[in-house]
Order: sequence, then structure tokens, then C-alpha cells
Amino acid sequence: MAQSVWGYDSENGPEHWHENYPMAKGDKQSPIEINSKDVRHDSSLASWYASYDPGAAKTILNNGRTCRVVFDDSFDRSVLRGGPLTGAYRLRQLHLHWGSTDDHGSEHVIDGVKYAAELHLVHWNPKHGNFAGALKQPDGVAVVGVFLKVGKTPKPEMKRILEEIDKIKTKGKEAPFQHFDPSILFPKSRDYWTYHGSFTTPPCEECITWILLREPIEVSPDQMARLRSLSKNGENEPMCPLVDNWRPLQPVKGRIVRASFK
Ligand SMILES: O[B-]1(O)OCc2ccccc21
Ligand SMILES: [Zn+2]
Repeated sequence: MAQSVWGYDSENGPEHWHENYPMAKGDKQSPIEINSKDVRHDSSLASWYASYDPGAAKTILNNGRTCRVVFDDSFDRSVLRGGPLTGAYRLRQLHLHWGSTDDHGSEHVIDGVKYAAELHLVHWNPKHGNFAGALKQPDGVAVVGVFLKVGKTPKPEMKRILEEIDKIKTKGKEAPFQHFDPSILFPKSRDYWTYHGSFTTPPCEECITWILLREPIEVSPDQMARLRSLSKNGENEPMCPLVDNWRPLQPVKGRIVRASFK
């Protein structure tokens, strides 16, 4: 039976997504390459602020395509403000994209540099009622992207997520994940690039204000290996490593990328 569900394999991967999700061929798609020479420093760009309630964290799950932590977004409990945004956006979930080896895995590429992984913290604009409504609006969603690079010093703050991974090894597994403030995953610097783009996964809606942090966080080889030990299949199916769940670069099509820094 043909795999109708989208994924990252040859028969259901990024080159096929447009067959079921026409937005995938839009002119504001993500990810893109950030070329410093084309970036415009915008001194009017404000700092961004995350005020997250650790009690909002609920569960962690393996959906066969990524590892996702879900938060209570039923009110303005954990919010992102400032930067290029107007108003408070509610934190809904975070997830990651990573490679099969340390030399690739991020979705956005910076001056030709690919990182081992990219963390997405997904927030939505409550003025649009709910997440589904926000997807249809150009100012509906804000995603903070954090790059992960492999070094010697493991990011202790990543430990919490990676320890839970043993409970969600296979697709469909979900485990409680409480008392977690994801702002501990942010790097020291608040410098960022921002541009308007899309989901990097179907439905590829062009509703995202991207806030990409300039400074990567460092994780250890063992931490990356744990991420790669997730299976994209269910517990009664053969183990198939969940890796390379990143979308290739999309055309910039004249969009301006602004930097908060010089
Ligand atoms: O496309 B993504 O992986 O990046 C932004 C986003 C938001 C919600 C689900 C999936 C994604
Ligand atoms: Zn993502």
C-alpha cells in the first residue's frame, strides 16, 4: 500500500510534499540559506523575551518524524514577546530536526554552514483564536530556531529531553514531561536573524515569523547518538533510525533577512 503519509523517504519525501500540500511550492517557503552579505542589520529590531511557565510542560512524544515536547497553550501561560513580533505568542510545542552524522542535520544553513541539529520552539498568535486559525495568517506563528553543534561539552540542559528519549523509542510512544522551562536551552547571546517563511513540514503554510538565534548551543556526540537512537517505526516493526528529518533549502525569492546585530 503506497505510503500516503508524508515523510523524509524517497517515496514520500520533500520532493513529493507538493502533491498533497500545494503550499510547498509557494514563494515564502522555509528553510532558506542565510548569507551574511545579503542580511540587512535593522537597528529598530527590539530584543525578544520568552517568559515560560515550567508547569506548562505536559508530554514528550515520538511521532515517527521528530521528538516533540508539548505545552499547555490554553491561555497566555508561556509566551514569547518582542523582537519582530507584535503582542504575545503562546508556546505550543518544541521539536528537533537532525542528521545521520554530525556534519549536517539543521534546516537553515548559515553562510554554507550546516549544524548537526536545529531546535524549533513553536508559538502562535492568540489573536487568531486557535492554532489552526493562526496557520492561515501571515502573523500567525513565530518559531525560535536554535542551532545545535557537536562539541566536547554536553549541554546539561538537553539532558532532560535526552533522558526521556528512552521512554519514547518508537513511533507513537508518549511520556509525561513536566516541570521544564525550555528557555534553559537558549544560548547566551540574544542576537538573531528574522524573516518571513513557512513550516518546514507539511502543510508548509506561510504563516511563520522565523527568529533564528545566531549563537549555536553545544551538545556532545553521545547526546546526538541518543537522538539518532529513536526509531521512525512502531514498537512491533523493525527499528529504523529516525534521522535526516530536515527539509532541503527553499528559494529565497527576493525576501529580506534582517539581523538584530551588526
Ligand atoms: O515546520 B516545522 O518543523 O517548523 C515549524 C513548525 C511548527 C509546527 C509543527 C512543525 C513545524
Ligand atoms: Zn521544525
